[in-house]
Amino acid sequence: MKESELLKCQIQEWYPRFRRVSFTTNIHVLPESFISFLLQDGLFLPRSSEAMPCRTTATCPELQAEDYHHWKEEDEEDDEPAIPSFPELESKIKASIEQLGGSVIPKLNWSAPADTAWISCSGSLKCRNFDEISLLLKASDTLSHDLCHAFDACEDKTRDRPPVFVLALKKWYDLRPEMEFRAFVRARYLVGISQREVTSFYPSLLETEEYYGSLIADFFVDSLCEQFELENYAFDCYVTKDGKVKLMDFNTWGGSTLPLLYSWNELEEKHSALLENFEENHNSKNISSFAMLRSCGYRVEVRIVKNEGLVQPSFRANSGVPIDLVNKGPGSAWEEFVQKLEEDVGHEG
Ligand SMILES: Nc1ncnc2c1ncn2[C@@H]1O[C@H](COP(=O)(O)OP(=O)(O)OP(=O)(O)O)[C@@H](O)[C@H]1O
Repeated sequence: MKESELLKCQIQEWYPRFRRVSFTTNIHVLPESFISFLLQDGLFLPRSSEAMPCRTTATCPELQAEDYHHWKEEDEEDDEPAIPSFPELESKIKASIEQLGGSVIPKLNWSAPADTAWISCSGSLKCRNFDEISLLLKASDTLSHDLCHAFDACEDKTRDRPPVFVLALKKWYDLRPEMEFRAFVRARYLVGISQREVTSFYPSLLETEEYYGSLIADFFVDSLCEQFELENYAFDCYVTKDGKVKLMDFNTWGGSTLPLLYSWNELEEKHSALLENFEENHNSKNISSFAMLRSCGYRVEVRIVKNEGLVQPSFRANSGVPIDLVNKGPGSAWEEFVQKLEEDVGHEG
């Protein structure tokens, strides 16, 4: 993956040209002070924050008013970190949310804070105000990757971060996860399509995968193939009830993009074998574009989870649990625990 490819996959780069075929999105450039706030250690909310329901005055009769006020005062004595405020950004975001119908899903240049849905009151990425957005952005490990490590996997790495960070607010829709797909494009040929949410089995896809594959292939030919600059990439899309395909996102070929139900090697091989096999089997020559291949009857493979037993573990399984549970490296709590256990067993023996 090259830096230029990663930069082209930023939402502020592609959205203005593909807005007709995407979900409505407003894009705001983020001030550097807000980026510093996101990068600061710790997760804290201003007292006025509307990200969580407020603590109400106790209604329990056993709890004497006196006790309650005593505890409250103690609470308020706690050291509260200095919390910056961003009134100008906040008012822009407020207006933007209203204009988008009252609910949005936030995302930075490349990623949504999908690993933090568990922290929000709704259990989803649906946000109705600036505080909810700040909470999700600040708590997200995925976004720390966007902020600090996005270029680490670039073979020609010269930078640590993009020139600007943006906050994209996408109008919220109640999407059906089985209608989301990731499509893989190699040298401008669509080589495979995968169910996007691979942690579940959706029986309805068993009958319809070919139909969806054909809708997505037509969408690729009509709206992306010649219009998007990159030769190699993946795109995420959504098929609506009336059979329209909506572009959700462009991702790099490789890097941090997950190949889902394929492996990258397999996708490379599929591309190498594509023209050769097709020309042999169909007795046709000089296929020079995916559109031509398609007009000769080529069908793109759509991979889906075919039964309950084949669902994949969630790549977010490590989010939402204490770091001590996940980190097993040297000096970790796990290592300490195992050492202690070994010592105890040694003493007993
Ligand atoms: N407009 C929307 N309304 C409701 N949910 C949405 C919307 N857009 C995206 N989502 C949900 O949020 C998820 C993540 O969205 P998106 O693809 O924009 O983020 P991402 O970080 O780029 O994901 P990935 O890294 O997997 O490509 C989607 O899979 C979808 O379920």
